[in-house]
Amino acid sequence: MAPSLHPLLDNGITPGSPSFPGGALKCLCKSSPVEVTLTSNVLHNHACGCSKCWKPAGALFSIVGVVPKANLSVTANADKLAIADESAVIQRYACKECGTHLYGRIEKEHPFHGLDFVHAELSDEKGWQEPQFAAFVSSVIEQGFDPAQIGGVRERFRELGLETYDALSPGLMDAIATWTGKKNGKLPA
Ligand SMILES: N[C@@H](CCC(=O)N[C@@H](CSCO)C(=O)NCC(=O)O)C(=O)O
Ligand SMILES: [Zn+2]
Ligand SMILES: [Zn+2]
Repeated sequence: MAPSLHPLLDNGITPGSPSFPGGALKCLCKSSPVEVTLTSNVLHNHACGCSKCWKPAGALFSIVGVVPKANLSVTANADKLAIADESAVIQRYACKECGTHLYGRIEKEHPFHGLDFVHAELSDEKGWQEPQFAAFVSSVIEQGFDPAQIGGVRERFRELGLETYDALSPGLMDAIATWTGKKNGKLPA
């Protein structure tokens, strides 16, 4: 049987709404959940196979997107948040009780500084941007996924209409490279 990629992918992708205004994300605690409110839709929403992005139980991939950090505020139970891995580039604020990641923020100089990483599935509302591509697909092998089965995973993504990459999408990799080229003086600022 094919493994669960993610509950939002397994039964086909539901398109989001371009006019969706954002909403509240909540952790999985039954009582006193941490709540984060977003005042915009997510951008660059994608499946991520990396070892650090939060995945729901049983899923092989995370679904993660970004919002400008000015569009995100913690609106309830902020005292339950702690950084999951202080050494990671993306400082992921996780609920200390249920382990769910509410948002990830980059504090250092980085092409994605100013963007927060979030999981729109933590919202009950409909209209969040649908996943656009699958990133870091080969990274699931590092976490124990059978390399002989990875072709089937890529095929499943393609059936869903998502391209698979082993880093980010070409558009995002180009944006990173442009930022780096400007920083090192090889491109005009
Ligand atoms: N194979 C490694 C690396 C994965 C990786 O570089 N992940 C990216 C994307 S996460 C969201 O798309 C990244 O920027 N990581 C920095 C961080 O997570 O702090 C692995 O699987 O861990
Ligand atoms: Zn929680
Ligand atoms: Zn990731």
